[in-house]
Amino acid sequence: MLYPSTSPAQKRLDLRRILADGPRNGGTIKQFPGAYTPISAKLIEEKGYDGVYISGAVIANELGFPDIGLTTLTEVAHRAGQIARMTNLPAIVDADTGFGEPMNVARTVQELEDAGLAGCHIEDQFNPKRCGHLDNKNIVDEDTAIKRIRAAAQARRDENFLIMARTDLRGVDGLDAAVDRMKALVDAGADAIFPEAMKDLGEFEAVREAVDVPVLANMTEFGKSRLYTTDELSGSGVDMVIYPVTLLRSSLGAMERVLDDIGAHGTQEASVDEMLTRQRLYELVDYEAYNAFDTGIFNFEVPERFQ
Ligand SMILES: C[C@](O)(C(=O)O)[C@H](CC(=O)O)C(=O)O
Ligand SMILES: [Mg+2]
Repeated sequence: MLYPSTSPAQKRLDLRRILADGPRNGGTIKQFPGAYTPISAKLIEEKGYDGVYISGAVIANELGFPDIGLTTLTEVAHRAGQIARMTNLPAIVDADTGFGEPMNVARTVQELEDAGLAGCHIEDQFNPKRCGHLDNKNIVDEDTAIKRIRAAAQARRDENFLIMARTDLRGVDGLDAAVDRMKALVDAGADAIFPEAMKDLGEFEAVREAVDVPVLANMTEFGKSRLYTTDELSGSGVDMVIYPVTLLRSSLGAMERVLDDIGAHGTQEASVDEMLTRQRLYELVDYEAYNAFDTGIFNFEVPERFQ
């Protein structure tokens, strides 16, 4: 009932523990689907995933904006906090470019700690940024990228808060330059690496060989690479995989279909089988527990035909 009991400090420890047990150390790859909303974080947990990813693109798109750095730290920390506190799983949030200069990056990390996140990633694009799988990105120089990561690492008050460095350099200056940057970012204090827009598994393998920290793979649909399976990724030494926009795209796809259905047939009847039932929705929000606490809140039975 209400919020799950696992504390943010415990979630950060859990994140450290599961990442230490990645393919790099002979363990299994960890899966972090992108939570679209707080309730979707509950679904992700119920389905047995390892953690929750909170996408900057989804936060922006949900507000009706493109993913070009229009969202503010306050908006992102607030939304990420709402999602993170609804699950016992560790949640990692996309902090884009860190919302400003290195001093702002430091504040970003502290706000995200206070919002209950287990970690965040900070990228080396200029603001206005764009999706990492698009062309014509602008990347900051190495010195600036290093300063962002150093500021982030120094600002955290919980040493287990995970600072992940993302580099977008692959699509601009090629793999070798990107790998060099990743090494520099690890030296600057990054706990994990997000190599953006890798073209194939061989590129992940090159990253794996170059750095000795957990490596993330971004399996976003309609991106620069094929959608690799967990077996393929773990065989290439990838420790964690995110599906950042998958639930948003799936939900919006379903919304579009039902709206077309109502428009065409004057009723949603033909789409009902695709929907989460009333019963299932109530399970997800734990209606029964609230009922047991106070029978005045909820005291009717769901008819069998709706279950
Ligand atoms: C991972 C990402 O940064 C995000 O915000 O989810 C995006 C995902 C996308 O646009 O598909 C990205 O830049 O890859
Ligand atoms: Mg993003």
